[in-house]
Amino acid sequence: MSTKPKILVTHKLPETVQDYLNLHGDCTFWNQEGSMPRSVILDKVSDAEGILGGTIDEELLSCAPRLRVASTSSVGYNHFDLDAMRSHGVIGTHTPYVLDSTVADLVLALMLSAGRRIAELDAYVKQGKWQKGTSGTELFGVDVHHSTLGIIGMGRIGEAIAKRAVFGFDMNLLYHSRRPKKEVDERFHARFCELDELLCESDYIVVMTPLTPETKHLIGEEQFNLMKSSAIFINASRGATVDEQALIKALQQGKIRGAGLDVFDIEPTPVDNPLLSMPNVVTLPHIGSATARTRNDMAELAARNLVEALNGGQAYIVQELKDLVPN
Ligand SMILES: NC(=O)c1ccc[n+]([C@@H]2O[C@H](COP(=O)([O-])OP(=O)(O)OC[C@H]3O[C@@H](n4cnc5c(N)ncnc54)[C@H](O)[C@@H]3O)[C@@H](O)[C@H]2O)c1
Ligand SMILES: O=C(O)[C@H](O)CO
Repeated sequence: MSTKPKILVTHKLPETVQDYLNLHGDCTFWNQEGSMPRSVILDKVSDAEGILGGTIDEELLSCAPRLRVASTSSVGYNHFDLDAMRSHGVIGTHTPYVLDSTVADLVLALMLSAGRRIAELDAYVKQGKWQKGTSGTELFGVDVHHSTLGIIGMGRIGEAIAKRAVFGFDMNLLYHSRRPKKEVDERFHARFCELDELLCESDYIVVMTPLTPETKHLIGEEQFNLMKSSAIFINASRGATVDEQALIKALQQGKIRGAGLDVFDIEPTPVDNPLLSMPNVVTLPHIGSATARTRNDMAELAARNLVEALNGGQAYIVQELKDLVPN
């Protein structure tokens, strides 16, 4: 009988990562597209000590008496019910750092696309609307360079965005976070400010906080009312950090100029979401970290975290559950 810990993996992993997990665990993999159906997870998790997969909630935990570690292949872990994990003594791990640059690249792409109307005007050309005699003013956008960027949530990804914006595009930087960061102020000539001030003064506003009870609907009607009517709003954090109905209203009423969104309240977002028919809104299907290299790095790190945490080694344990690990 195998003495290796039983591990359940609920979505497809690269072969090399499966090989690594097979060395360290007695593994059940899911090799189809999408993720293992919930009913199968609830059945198969009954004897697992480690799980590499998505949502961890009370229902799953009560089916998993032997579970010790839950690993997610993402930096965000709002799909972990932290209270339930704590009460079941289950540690959670995640994948910080390895995706910072890839997500920051995408945020800049959203800023450029929404500001300079790339997606909208690509459609304009392809639909034959570009004709002789247009003055061109109707094609004007908002400059990225030398504009003021306000980043809400100056963490790992926030800093990677700051680097691109300040050194690549000469942007002026404001930020709001849980605390000011002297190194950010110095490196990027940035200024920490309260949320309201950031909203009033920024040309581009990027939300990059985790989704927590405090950040749920951090940006709502009151906050959109403070923004410049020329502001471009970007969300690549989680859909629920923003009140989506308030965003729709702000765009419909011209309170802001445009938006770039990688995340939505409901994902996949329904096709009748009014945001999808607004030409001044760029929408993406939650692809912040979606490059082959970065997703591979994330999968490797998620697997390593799981093995290390099961063996009492070094892993990226989520902040809120670090105290569950014996010193
Ligand atoms: N779109 C995507 O594909 C994608 C990819 C990666 C990460 N994300 C999201 O981005 C988030 C941030 O990732 P990170 O690695 O930069 O995390 P991080 O923990 O390094 O940074 C988050 C920052 O937000 C700040 N913050 C937290 N609560 C706040 C509040 N109430 N008000 C103001 N600031 C607050 C923190 O102080 C911290 O500086 C993830 O949690 C995830 O939800 C999305
Ligand atoms: O939190 C993350 O890492 C992303 O949203 C998933 O790729």
